[in-house]
Amino acid sequence: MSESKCRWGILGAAMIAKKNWDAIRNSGNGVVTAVASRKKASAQAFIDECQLSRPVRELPEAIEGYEALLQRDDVDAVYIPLPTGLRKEWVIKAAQAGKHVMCEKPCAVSVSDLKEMIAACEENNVQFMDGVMYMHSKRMPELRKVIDDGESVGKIKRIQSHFSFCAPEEFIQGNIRVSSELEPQGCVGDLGWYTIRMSLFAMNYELPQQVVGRQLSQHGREDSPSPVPMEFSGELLFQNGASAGFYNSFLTEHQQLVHISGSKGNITLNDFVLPWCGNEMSFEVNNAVFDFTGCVCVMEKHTRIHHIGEYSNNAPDSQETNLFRTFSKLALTGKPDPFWPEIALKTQIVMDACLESARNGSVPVDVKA
Ligand SMILES: NC(=O)C1=CN([C@@H]2O[C@H](COP(=O)(O)OP(=O)(O)OC[C@H]3O[C@@H](n4cnc5c(N)ncnc54)[C@H](OP(=O)(O)O)[C@@H]3O)[C@@H](O)[C@H]2O)C=CC1
Ligand SMILES: O=C1CO[C@H](CO)[C@@H](O)[C@@H]1O
Repeated sequence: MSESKCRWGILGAAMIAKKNWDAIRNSGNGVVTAVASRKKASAQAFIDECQLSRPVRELPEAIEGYEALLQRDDVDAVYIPLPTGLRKEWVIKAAQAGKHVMCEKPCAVSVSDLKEMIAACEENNVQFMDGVMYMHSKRMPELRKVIDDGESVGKIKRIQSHFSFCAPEEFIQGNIRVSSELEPQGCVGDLGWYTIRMSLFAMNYELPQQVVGRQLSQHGREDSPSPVPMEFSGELLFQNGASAGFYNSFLTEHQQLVHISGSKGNITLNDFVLPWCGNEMSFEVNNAVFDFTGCVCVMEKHTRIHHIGEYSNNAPDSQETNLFRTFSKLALTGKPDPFWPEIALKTQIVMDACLESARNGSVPVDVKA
């Protein structure tokens, strides 16, 4: 391994890999050395496009075929933004080739597949991490502190999260997210991964005891043998009586809301996945006071906004850059951190259980670790 920089290979000239080209460039401890596509010309076109807008000093090599990239000595870690339906094979092959693995979300088609993928990483002593950018924002430790302070929320009773966008017709007809072969979990995999992760984060990664999922809408198309979820809601029920509801949709205009409420107050974030543009992140805490004395009724809001200085995107301190910087640091030390595969697996376990419930008429499903 190069002494100071993690050398990245990108598997697939995916749309999201363009943003992450910039994240690696901004990270300071990573460099892209190779980009592989099914066709070499696509890899070259990807490199040319990225280089035009976010130039790097050393140009990566365009490679034909993912396998060829895995055989290279100048790649320490791979970023795998291939469609979920294809990812297992390449995560396992990458681990077996001794490459650290940054795996896009949703990680796998099933819990059993993800267990195999993580096992391959463990056996080969390489890091596994999913691509959830917000986990690497400075807002998260601040949120943790406030959730745990005992006063802002008190005992958590309810978490509600929504993540959706209204997809145009061309997306529904052509995007990988509406193909049962490529992204079989549809909006649940694409958006629910985030809402479920946020609920688990709020609950300190305790798994719910039981879940219920409801498919509200689905869509099939010619190249997609089965329909995929287009609109979905789920309920997670925790042992201590807390509950978490989530809603995901490709049919409802953009929203990304989390509301965490408890015995003393509540917290709201309305941009928890993709922060609003700017140099500051925030969240709101409300500890309302209701005072009813005689004929006088006073409802006081008592709002505090927590501000965190961090640029929203494409900057050295933005969350996606932190994701790659943290990963590169782990790869460079050669000591994988088991926290990351563990929370990916928990997210997958909850997601799969919600989908199982929905497939069976929304029966409650017990969650097994
Ligand atoms: N963490 C995050 O913030 C984000 C994560 N994602 C996740 O990343 C993944 C990729 O999303 P996105 O960038 O929009 O996807 P794209 O459709 O833009 O890219 C997918 C890539 O996969 C490769 N591929 C290999 N086989 C196929 C196939 N049969 N059909 C289509 N593509 C194939 C292609 O690369 P090539 O032709 O070069 O081989 C293609 O460019 C998704 O799972 C998504 O959930 C997406 C956006 C943000
Ligand atoms: O992960 C992602 C980030 O959010 C997008 C929605 O706004 C998703 O479609 C994408 O896959």
